[in-house]
Amino acid sequence: MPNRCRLYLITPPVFELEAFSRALEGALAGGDIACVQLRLKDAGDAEVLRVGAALKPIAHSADTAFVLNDRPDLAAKLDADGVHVGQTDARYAEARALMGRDRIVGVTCHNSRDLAYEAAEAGADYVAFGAFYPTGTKEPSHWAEPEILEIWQETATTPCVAIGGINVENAAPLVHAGADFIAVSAGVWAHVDGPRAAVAAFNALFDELS
Ligand SMILES: Cc1ncc(COP(=O)(O)OP(=O)(O)O)c(N)n1
Ligand SMILES: Cc1nc(C(=O)O)sc1CCOP(=O)(O)O
Ligand SMILES: [Mg+2]
Repeated sequence: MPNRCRLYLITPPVFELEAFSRALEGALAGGDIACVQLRLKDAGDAEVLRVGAALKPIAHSADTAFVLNDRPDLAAKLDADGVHVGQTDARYAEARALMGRDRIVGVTCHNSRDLAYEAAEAGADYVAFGAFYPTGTKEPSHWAEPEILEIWQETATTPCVAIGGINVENAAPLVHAGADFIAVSAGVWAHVDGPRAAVAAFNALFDELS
């Protein structure tokens, strides 16, 4: 029996801290969230550190891990629980050296099993595949099919994350295919009934399918 799928929540790329802190509290009140990733694409280092220092305790108050995107150096400074690195960010080995063995290091692997096996063998805590669906959050450079999750589950033990355009309505095939985590940004923050309802709906779906 595979593990129950869990939600991996990604912040919007731009937000106002005070209002977003309340939105994050609302999302966390909606149900289980394994991890919150701070993904600010156009902020300077000082701003990332300021926002990270404010959001980390909010995530921790719900027993949710706090992960920083792109920057293992800032993640270490923030004492974050982990960092997510893409193929054009810091290399995995550099991220691991900065974060230490006890923190989470996740790696983008697009639609490539070879990249994923390489990351897993190097010691990554999870590999991320995507994008599975069109998304307005960023312009995806690669497209993945659910089959990559099935093959990954049959051939590897490192957890896998599915990302890209996922919402409550289109997540089921990815859960069926074996995603350990469903990573979502707009599907939570732009949900018609608000973030709390979105998180509750994702959790109901995971309960139903796992
Ligand atoms: C969980 C997760 N998976 C993939 C990504 C994408 O990372 P990357 O390819 O480095 O692109 P940016 O997010 O940095 O634009 C991610 N952030 N999180
Ligand atoms: C940050 C990111 N990385 C992707 C990839 O394919 O690697 S897709 C994506 C956007 C995730 O946001 P949303 O849930 O709003 O689509
Ligand atoms: Mg990146």
